[in-house]
Formats: sequence, structure tokens, C-alpha cells
Amino acid sequence: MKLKSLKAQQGEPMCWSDYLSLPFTQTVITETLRMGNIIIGVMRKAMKDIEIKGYLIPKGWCAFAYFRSVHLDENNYEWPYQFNPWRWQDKDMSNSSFTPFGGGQRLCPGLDLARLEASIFLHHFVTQFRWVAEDDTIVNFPTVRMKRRMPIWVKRRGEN
Ligand code: HEM
Repeated sequence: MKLKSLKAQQGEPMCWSDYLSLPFTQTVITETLRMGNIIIGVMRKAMKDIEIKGYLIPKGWCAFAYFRSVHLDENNYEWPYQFNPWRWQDKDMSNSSFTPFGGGQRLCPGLDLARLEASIFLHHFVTQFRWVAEDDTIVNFPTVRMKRRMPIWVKRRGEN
């Protein structure tokens, strides 16, 4: 809100440095990506026999890297089912326990765009609207989703 009113006073539109000046928004997006598991995992085919942590994956077999089980594992995240953006304030997200955009050669090329779009959405949503979510339950397996599809009442700020 502070940034929005400052920009309105100066009569300037938002720019890239404004986006970078909102680190908490980034932690909210990162935590949402961790818990939301929009892409639940990726398929890979073994091109040769390969051993990973004592398990042999024979040539030709397909393996599914299940992001959800990594992102919600208490060995990687304390209280993994708690939405806690603050956990990212001192945590490095460039590690193999955080892969919402995949990794390696097939790393999502749209990751910065996706994060930017989410920030723009959040900015307008928080500064221009109010909302009340109805009761709902998160179902975490096999994919993360809301039992009642998350009914939510949205109103523009200032409307009754
Ligand atoms: C929250 C939003 C997004 C998520 C969670 C996401 C996730 C992913 C993941 C996990 C992969 C890797 C697939 C694999 O390894 O098999 C991927 C690949 C890809 N993504 Fe995204 N993505 C998002 C947004 C976007 C956007 C906005 C674009 C483009 C505008 C994009 C374009 C691509 C493309 C072209 C690939 C294939 C890369 C390759 O195979 O070399 N994604 N994405």
C-alpha cells in the first residue's frame, strides 16, 4: 500500500526496481509454490542403468520425481504443512529440496515471468480488493487441491 501511494503521489508507474524492493512478496510466492505444488513432479526415462542412493533404475525405466513429497517433507522443512513465508527470509531456495520449476537442463524458462505475474496479481489483489474465504480443507494427496474448490467472496475496496 505504501509503495502504491508513493507511486501515485509521484505519478509514476511501477517499475522493475519496485518489484525487486518487495522481498516479502517473494517469500509469499516461494512458500505458495512450495505448498501448492502446481506441477506435482516430472517424468524421466533412464537412458542407461543408473543407481541413485542405493536404488537401481534399469535402462528404459521411467521414474517420476514427485515434488510434493520433497516440498512437504519434515526433513527438509520444519512444520511442512504450515504456510510460513518467513521461513524463506534466511533460507536459500537454490537447492534440490525446492524444485517447483524443475531443474537441470529442463529448468522452466518461464520461472521469472511466472513469479513476476504472481507479484503483479498479488499487488492488485491486496491493494484494490478485500476478500473472505469460506471454510475449506486442503487435500494434499495425490495432488494438492481444495476439497470445496476454495469458494471466496471478493469485493473491490470501497464498495459495500
Ligand atoms: C507457476 C508457474 C510455473 C510452474 C510451476 C512451472 C513449472 C515447470 C516445470 C516443473 C518444468 C519442468 C518440466 C520437466 O522437467 O519435465 C517446466 C518447464 C517449462 N516451462 Fe514452466 N512453469 C511455470 C510457468 C511457466 C511460464 C510462465 C512459461 C512461459 C511463459 C513456462 C514455460 C516452460 C517451458 C517452455 C518448459 C519446457 C522447458 C524444457 O523442456 O526445456 N513455464 N515448467
